[in-house]
Amino acid sequence: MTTGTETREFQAEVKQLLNIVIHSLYTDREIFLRELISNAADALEKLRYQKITTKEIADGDLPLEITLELDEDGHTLAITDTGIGMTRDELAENLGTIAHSGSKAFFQYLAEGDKKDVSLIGQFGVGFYAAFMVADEVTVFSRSYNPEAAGCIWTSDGTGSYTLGEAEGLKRGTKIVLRLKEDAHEFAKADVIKRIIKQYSSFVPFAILVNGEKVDTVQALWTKNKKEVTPEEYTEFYKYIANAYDEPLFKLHFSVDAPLAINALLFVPKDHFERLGFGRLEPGVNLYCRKVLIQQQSKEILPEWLRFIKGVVDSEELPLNISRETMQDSALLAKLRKVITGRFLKFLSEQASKDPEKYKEFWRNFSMFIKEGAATDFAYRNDLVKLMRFESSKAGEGELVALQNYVERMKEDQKHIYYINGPTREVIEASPYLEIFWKKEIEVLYTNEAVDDYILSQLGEFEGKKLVSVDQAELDLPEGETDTPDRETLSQEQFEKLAGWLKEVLGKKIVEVRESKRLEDNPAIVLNQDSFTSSMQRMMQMANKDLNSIGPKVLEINSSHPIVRNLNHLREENDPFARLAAEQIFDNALISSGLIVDPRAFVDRMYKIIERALK
Ligand SMILES: Nc1ncnc2c1ncn2[C@@H]1O[C@H](COP(=O)(O)OP(=O)(O)OP(=O)(O)O)[C@@H](O)[C@H]1O
Repeated sequence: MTTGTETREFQAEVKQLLNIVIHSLYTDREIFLRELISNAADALEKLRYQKITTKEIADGDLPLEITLELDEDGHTLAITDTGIGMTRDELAENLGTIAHSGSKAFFQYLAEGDKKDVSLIGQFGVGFYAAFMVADEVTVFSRSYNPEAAGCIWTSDGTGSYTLGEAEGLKRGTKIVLRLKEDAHEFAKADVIKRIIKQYSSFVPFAILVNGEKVDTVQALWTKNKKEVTPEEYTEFYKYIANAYDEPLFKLHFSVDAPLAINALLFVPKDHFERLGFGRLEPGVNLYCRKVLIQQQSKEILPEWLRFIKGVVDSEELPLNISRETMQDSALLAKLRKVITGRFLKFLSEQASKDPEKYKEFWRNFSMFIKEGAATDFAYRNDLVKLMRFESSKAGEGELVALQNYVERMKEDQKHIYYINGPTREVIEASPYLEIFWKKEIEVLYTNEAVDDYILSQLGEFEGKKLVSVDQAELDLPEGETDTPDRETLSQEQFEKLAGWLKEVLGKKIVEVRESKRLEDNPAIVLNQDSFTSSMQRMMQMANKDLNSIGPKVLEINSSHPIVRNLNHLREENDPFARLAAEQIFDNALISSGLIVDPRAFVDRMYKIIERALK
C-alpha cells in the first residue's frame, strides 16, 4: 500500500540522459547488472559500518545479502539488498538528480562529439540510470536503516518524471524491480544472469542468490593480509582468475598507499603458449574498484610487454566507470601503470638474486617479453637490461650471467663489454671471432637472438662501459705480450699488393682489407664498421628477402695463415684459381659471421675447388 504519492520532474540533466538511454542501441548493456549489484554491495558495506557505530538499526537480524528474483514469464527482474536503504528525501536526491563528475564528463562527450556512441554510457558512470537500458519501467522500494524512517516507493518509466510515495510493510534495504523491455527479455533468464554475475561480480563480498540459489563467489584474496593467506589459497585463486591448471611460478601480493591506494595480486604462470608460436597473449590483469570489475584484461594497467602477468589490481580511487576518453581517468591509469610496473620489476630483480635457479626458469620461458620491453619501451630499458641474462665464455654450462656480473669481473685494463651472437653455444665457441678473446682471457657474452644485439647496440653502454659486438671493426682490446706472435707473415709490400687485388676481386662487397692482429687459426673474418651486427643484418636479409642487403665489410686477413700465403702465391703467378679461392674465403667468412650467402654461387665454386683438389 502506498500513501502520500507525488509526481516530480527529473532534473534537466537526468532527463537528457534518460532520453539518450531509452532511445539508443547498446553493445554491452549487460553492465546494468554490474551497476545495480555494485550499488547493492555498497549499500551493504555501508550498513556493516553503521552496525558497528549505531545501536538502532531497523531489522537488525536480516542477513547481509543480495537477492535476484527472475520472472521469465512476467519479464521482470528484481534485485534486493538488505543494505542501508534510502529515505524518501534520499530517493529523490539520489535517483532524481546527478551530481557526480562522471556524468558531467559524459554530457560533455555527447555535446562535443558528432557521433553519439551511447554504448559508452556504461563507461561514464551513470550507475543506477543504466537500468533504463533494459527496462521500460523501474520501481524502487526502499527502507532506510534508520528505524524512524518510513518505507518508500519510487517509480518511473524514465520519460521525464517519477513518482514518490510511502510504502508499508517493507524491510530494511532496497528492492529494484525492472520491467524488461521487449528486446531485453533474456535478462530474466537465470543462466544469462549467472554468467553476468560471474563475469563482473565474482568477488562481491556478499552472498548473491539467483531465484533462491546461491551463486558461487570467490574471496577477494588481494584485499586480505598476506599473512592470512595460505599457499593453497593463492594457487586456487590463481587457477580461478587465470583459467589455469598449473601452479604459478611467481606470486606478488602487495598494497601501496601512495601515490595511489592499490591492492594487487599478480602471478607469473609457469609457461605460456606465445613462446611456442600459438598466437599472441591477451593482457591478463583485471582492474577492480573495491572488488567490482571495471576493466577485464585491462590494456591500460600494464605495458603491453607485461601481457604474460595474470592477476588483479584494485584501486578504490578509480571510478567504477573508468574511461580512456577522459583525460582525468587516463592520467590516473598512467599513474597506476607506473606504480605497478615499477613494483613488478623490482620484484623480479629481488627474485633473481634470492633464487637464481627459479629466475633462470623464468628467463627461459619469459625472456622474450623482457626483451620486447627493453627493445621498445625506452622508459624501462635501463631496468630491463639488468634483468637480462646471457651465456658467456666464462660461465659454466647452464650458468647465466647478468651485465652486472660481467662488469664486476672485468679485467683491470679492459675498457669495454664484449658480446657475440650465434644460434648456440657450440657454434659461438667455434667462431673465429672468439680466438683473440680466448687468448687474452677476456669474457664475451653470448647473445642468441638479433633482438639481443639490437637492445645492446641501442643501449650503447652499461655502467659507463661501452658495449661492443665482437664483429665490430674496432675492438680496442687491452694490449698483451701475446699480440705479436713469432710467425712468418707476408712482407708489407706483399700484403699491400694482395689487399689491392682482393679489393678488385670482391668489389663493392668490401670497403677495406686489413691485416689481422687477432686471428691465428683462421684465414679471414669479416667485420662491421658500425654497431649494426651481423645477426641484425641476417634478420634484414630474411625480412627483405634480399641476401645483398648487408653493408660492405671490412675484410681482415691473417697473413701468416698458409691459405692466405698460398693465395698470394697463386695471385703472383696470375693463376685464375686465385680469384675463385678469394671469393670462397670471403663467403666462408660471411658464413662464419652468421650471414646468409647465395648457395648457388657458393656450391658451384666449391665443386670447382674439389675438382681441382681431386686432380
Ligand atoms: N541499492 C541501493 N541502496 C542504497 N542506496 C543506493 C542504492 N542504489 C543507489 N543508491 C544511492 O543512489 C546514488 C546514485 O546511484 P548511482 O548508481 O546513480 O551513482 P553512484 O553509485 O553514486 O555512482 P556509480 O554508479 O557511477 O558508482 C548512490 O550514490 C547511492 O547513494
